[in-house]
This record gives sequence, C-alpha cells and structure tokens, in this order.
Amino acid sequence: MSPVTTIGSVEGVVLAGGYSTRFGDTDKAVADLAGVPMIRRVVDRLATLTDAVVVNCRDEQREAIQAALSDHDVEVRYAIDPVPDRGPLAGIQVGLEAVDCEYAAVVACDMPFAEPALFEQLFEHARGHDGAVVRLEDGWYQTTQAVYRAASMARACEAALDDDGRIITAFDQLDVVIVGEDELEAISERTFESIDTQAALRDAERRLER
Ligand SMILES: Nc1nc2c(ncn2[C@@H]2O[C@H](COP(=O)(O)OP(=O)(O)OP(=O)(O)O)[C@@H](O)[C@H]2O)c(=O)[nH]1
Ligand SMILES: [Mg+2]
Repeated sequence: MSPVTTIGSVEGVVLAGGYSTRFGDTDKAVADLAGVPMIRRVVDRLATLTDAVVVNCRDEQREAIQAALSDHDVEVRYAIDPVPDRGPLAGIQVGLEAVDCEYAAVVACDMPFAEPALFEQLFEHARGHDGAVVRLEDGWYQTTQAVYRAASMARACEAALDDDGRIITAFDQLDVVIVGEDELEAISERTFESIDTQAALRDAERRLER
C-alpha cells in the first residue's frame, strides 16, 4: 500500500537545477556521500512519506540523476527547467507544476539529512493552508525544505518571478503557515544541513562513518 501522511496522499519535489558552483566541477546532486548519491539519500527520506517524487533539474543533468536513482522503489518523474539558471524559486515553480497531489514536500538535493518527521509536522501545520515553512531563530525561512499547496504556490512563484523574484513576495500572496524553529518537535538540527562544498561533504562523510 502507498504511504499516506496525516494530510492524505502527497508527493515529493527534489530541487536539483542549480549549478553547484561552490561544490566545484561536479554536480552535487549526484555526488557520492558515504557510498550513496546525495539525491538518492534525499529520495530515500521522501520515500517514507510518498511513493512519487518529482525531480526538478536541467536537461543535461537528467541522465546522471536517473542513474543515481536507478532501481528505486519510488516513482520518479522529471520536471525540466524550460529556462535554466533562474534560481531556486523558478525550480520550486517548475517542480510544483508537475505535482499531481494537493500538497507536496519540497526539498533541495543537497539536504541528505532531511527528516521525514519534519515533513509530517509541516503537513499537519499546512492542512487547510497554502503551505508551512520553518523560520529559524535568525529569521531565515527554510524555503527549500518545506511543504506547499502545489497549485497555489506554483502560481505565486510565477507572479513573484515576474515581480521582484523574491520568495517572500510569493508568500505575501498566500496563506503560508510560518512555523517557529522552537515549535518543532524532536527534530535534529541536521535536517537543515546543506552540503554546498567539498569540505561539507567530507565533514558529513566523517560523521556518517563514525
Ligand atoms: N531549477 C533551479 N534550481 C536551482 C537553481 N539554483 C539553485 N537551485 C536549487 O536550489 C537549491 C539550493 O540552492 P544552492 O544550495 O544555492 O545550490 P546551487 O545554486 O546549485 O549551488 P551554488 O552554485 O554553490 O550556489 C539546490 O537544490 C539547487 O539545485 C536554479 O537556477 N534553477
Ligand atoms: Mg545557489
């Protein structure tokens, strides 16, 4: 049977369309982290909530990502950026447009420690609203590890891209629940760790192997 969250059937969206410039010459999406490609770790995390995942990437990334996800139990669909390099907001839009459910968990490909329990809590907060996003103590919104109502957020992203290109402008048009970091229940800080550099990859690898 398909996994079902407290909010019903959901899908995952993995954002992978960036150029990984801080990471170096290779694509961090498919980088090996202790024997498993980073994007596969992310899909593994989502697979506890859903059996369908949309990967947003550029056309030329697709083959390597398909190889990294080969033989995964989850159904993977690809949402290819029509115009590359328009930033994460455009990636969220393109990914969410390919979603078939009302709500989706969005996560960046470089967050291999994303906690399924966080998404469960965000789905609970998002019920009846346009999404749920964590605000960290420093005021930063964790927009790339969040839950959105797919259709309304995709439309708001499009409008924000035509305006000032800021995700907060998209939120202004929506009823997105802002969840304080202190409201999260038993979630490790590692959930928001993103692997942007080779040094961060090595550091994560050391901790995984301990
Ligand atoms: N579709 C799309 N996704 C993007 C774009 N830029 C970033 N992202 C995604 O948004 C997430 C967070 O972005 P970053 O951590 O800055 O990733 P990045 O831009 O590939 O890496 P840097 O070049 O080092 O900034 C990652 O999952 C990226 O794949 C973009 O221009 N288009
Ligand atoms: Mg970037």
